[in-house]
Amino acid sequence: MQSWSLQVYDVIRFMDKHPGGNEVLLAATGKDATNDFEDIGHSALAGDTMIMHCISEVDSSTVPAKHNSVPPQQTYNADKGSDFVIKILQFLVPISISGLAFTVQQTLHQSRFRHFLIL
Ligand code: HEM
Repeated sequence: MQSWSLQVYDVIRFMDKHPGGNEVLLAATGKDATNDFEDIGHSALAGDTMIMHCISEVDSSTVPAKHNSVPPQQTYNADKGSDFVIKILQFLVPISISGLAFTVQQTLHQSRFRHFLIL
């Protein structure tokens, strides 16, 4: 079987800076990502940036061509109702506080306490 040398890149610190987003990088981890990288038609700048993240080299015969691992599945969130309640509260709480402040202001405006303060 023919083998060649593959550069290994640690992209953990580059994930959030990658102009193509972190999901495509994640999808290309743990395998030979040469075709993924070249299919995009990355610029020379991308090639230069890449060098900074190179940490090692491995023999290609030891690397799977495709992902062998199954990414963790997101757990089903059965409590969708509480999201709805939180969204409603995000509107209701500020409106209630504004209403309360307005009522207090009006009450003070009409009360004798206010006249006492002015005099
Ligand atoms: C360390 C490895 C990588 C580096 C340093 C890198 C760097 C970059 C840079 C600088 C750009 C901006 C466009 C350009 O200058 O070419 C870019 C765009 C992009 N990259 Fe990467 N990249 C890496 C790996 C990958 C891989 C493995 C994939 C795909 C699986 C990928 C997919 C993309 C995509 C989809 C875009 C957006 C292209 C567009 O909007 O036209 N990149 N990358």
